[in-house]
Amino acid sequence: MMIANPALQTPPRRRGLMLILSSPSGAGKTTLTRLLLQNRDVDLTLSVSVTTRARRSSEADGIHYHFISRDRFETMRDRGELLEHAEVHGNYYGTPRGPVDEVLSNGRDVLFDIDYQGTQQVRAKAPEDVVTIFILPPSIHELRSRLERRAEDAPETIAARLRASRNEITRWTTYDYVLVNDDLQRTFRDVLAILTAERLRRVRQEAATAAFVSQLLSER
Ligand SMILES: Nc1ncnc2c1ncn2[C@@H]1O[C@H](COP(=O)(O)OP(=O)(O)OP(=O)(O)O)[C@@H](O)[C@H]1O
Ligand SMILES: Nc1nc2c(ncn2[C@@H]2O[C@H](COP(=O)(O)O)[C@@H](O)[C@H]2O)c(=O)[nH]1
Repeated sequence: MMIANPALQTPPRRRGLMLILSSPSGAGKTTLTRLLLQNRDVDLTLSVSVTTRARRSSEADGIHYHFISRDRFETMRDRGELLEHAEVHGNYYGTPRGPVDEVLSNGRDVLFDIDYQGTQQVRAKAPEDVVTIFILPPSIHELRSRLERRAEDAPETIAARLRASRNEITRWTTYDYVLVNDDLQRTFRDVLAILTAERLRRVRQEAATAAFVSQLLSER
């Protein structure tokens, strides 16, 4: 007769991971993020950054970003409330530490849309728990078209972001995965495949698998 071990009835959850998407402006991070969050099976929590940049007409405070002043940003940074922070395209951006810690400590995964500077900082703090994906545009011509079609930024902002894209693109070698976002649905499927495989890595399943194996070996 098998005697149920109550400890095995609620197997430990695996470690939460941090999935980071980076790209030059306009390559498609926000669009991919939206697809990931809309999919109920994906179970990711978005890290909502703080930024000093002006809100776009399509954005809502607290959903896409927390829009804050430079003074408030500097206070958060100086108090150590940011997991990472960087100046990007002339504005400050940062990841509030508290919400990320809370999600991870519940064994759930966090999605980040941050630049290469922030990615380096997060990786240095938790190398085992970070999965990084760099999204490339199919061409610079298409990148320009996407920024223009999005029509959310002034022409001089688009021009500055395109200039910055050349430096950003050279960072691709520091990422775990690199995807060319030509066909959106295919890129989305590739991101899902990466997430699924990374969730299944032994190091992330160690506690649950150890409990399962001990149950297996206790069978007669
Ligand atoms: N594969 C794709 N094919 C065609 N258009 C796309 C594709 N992916 C995204 N887009 C479009 O390109 C524009 C820019 O995409 P998005 O806003 O997601 O870029 P982003 O990388 O988040 O940019 P930013 O860093 O400036 O926020 C949007 O209008 C989006 O609809
Ligand atoms: N290091 C960080 N980079 C961030 C963060 N939030 C966003 N970003 C990056 O900034 C640029 C511009 O974003 P946009 O919304 O103004 O177009 C883009 O590369 C984002 O990935 C953050 O918290 N930290």
